[in-house]
Amino acid sequence: MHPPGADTVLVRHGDLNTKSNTVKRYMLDFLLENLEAVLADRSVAGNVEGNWNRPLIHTTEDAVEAAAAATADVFGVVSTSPAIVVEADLETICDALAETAHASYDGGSFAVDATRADKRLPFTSEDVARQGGTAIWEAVEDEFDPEVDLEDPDLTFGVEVRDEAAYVYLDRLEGPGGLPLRSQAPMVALVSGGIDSPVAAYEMMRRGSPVIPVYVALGDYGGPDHEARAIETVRSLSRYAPNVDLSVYRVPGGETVSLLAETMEEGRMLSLRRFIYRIAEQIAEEHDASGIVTGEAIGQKSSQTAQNVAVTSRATRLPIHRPLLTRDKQEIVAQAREIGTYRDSTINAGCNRIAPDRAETNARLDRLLEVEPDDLFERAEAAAASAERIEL
Ligand SMILES: Nc1ncnc2c1ncn2[C@@H]1O[C@H](COP(=O)(O)OP(=O)(O)OP(=O)(O)O)[C@@H](O)[C@H]1O
Repeated sequence: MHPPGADTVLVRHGDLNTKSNTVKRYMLDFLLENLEAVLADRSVAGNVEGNWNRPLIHTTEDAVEAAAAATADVFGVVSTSPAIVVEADLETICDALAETAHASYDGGSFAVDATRADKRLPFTSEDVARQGGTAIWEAVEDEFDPEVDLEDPDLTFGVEVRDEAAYVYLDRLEGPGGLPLRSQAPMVALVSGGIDSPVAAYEMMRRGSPVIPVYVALGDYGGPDHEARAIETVRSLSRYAPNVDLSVYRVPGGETVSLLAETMEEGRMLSLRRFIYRIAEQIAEEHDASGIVTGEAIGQKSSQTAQNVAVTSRATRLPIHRPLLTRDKQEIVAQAREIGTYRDSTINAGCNRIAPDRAETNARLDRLLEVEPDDLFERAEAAAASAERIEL
């Protein structure tokens, strides 16, 4: 919902404000470009104005809701509001609130949520809340029996007063927060198409790192559906990163996977993980990427016990980032649904067969090295070299 005539989106960012001015300038430039990119990608008309604390999207009333929704998907954005812009003057603000109430209030309780950024103004946020509340009341009392409820109102009238103008709005769409995409170095994201890895890739992008998605094809142990769901989850992620190339590296791993399944029993999942990490490292080197991202969570699977993670991590010199490390599965599933990757992740791909009946949970590197193929890493390097890149 928006006030009548709203043609502007107020964009709020969070972590950017904890930065020095130099860093904030650097990050803000990325944020503004990313706001423009998401509007263009979703064919929503709007011009971005790069204000220091509150970037604005200038659009039309017809497009204002779509512009607020699109920009609320941009990393670094805490929230957006479709708003009308009025002079930062108490009387004008009260008139705007009265007009908004006429158009939008439909009975029930209301509140005014007012903030004032410029302390030099001759009125306080309490003045705005009190006098604005009265203006709303008077605007609707002939038709309704209004009630003020500051705790849990049915309708909240938002007012943000800044030095250049005041903004009046009704809705606040929550954004992902974090930092603008591309403000951190790129990372390779290992995407298996399961529920977890797309969420992990999303989380890393949320902190500013563009990801280079890598999928290792498992041959007879994976199949076309397994591959398709990995690609589809990345496609779903691409709506959050329209100006980043998310083409997926598809690495042929089938032969090595078969070898591991035929020659190893308990530790095969760990050697497979080491094979996959080494592939990621190779691709990371080509892109000067600074780390590897996985969807692992401590204890979620036997291959992810604390001891096993310690052993598998030794396959690469790059840091392995596990944004979901301490999360419960239910939380991850809820986030996958929210960001739109869950459905693709749950296509039945029949890919569990590689797991042995009795899995290792307490690995030791020396014991694993005795039983895994000596040329595991050479195989990984060769596989990475013959990867193909799949455009979305
Ligand atoms: N075939 C693969 N290609 C790319 N990365 C993979 C592959 N298999 C596993 N990984 C990476 O290793 C992590 C742990 O592997 P695991 O076997 O638990 O994955 P999964 O359950 O198939 O998928 P997810 O962890 O995405 O739910 C994954 O989160 C992913 O980052």
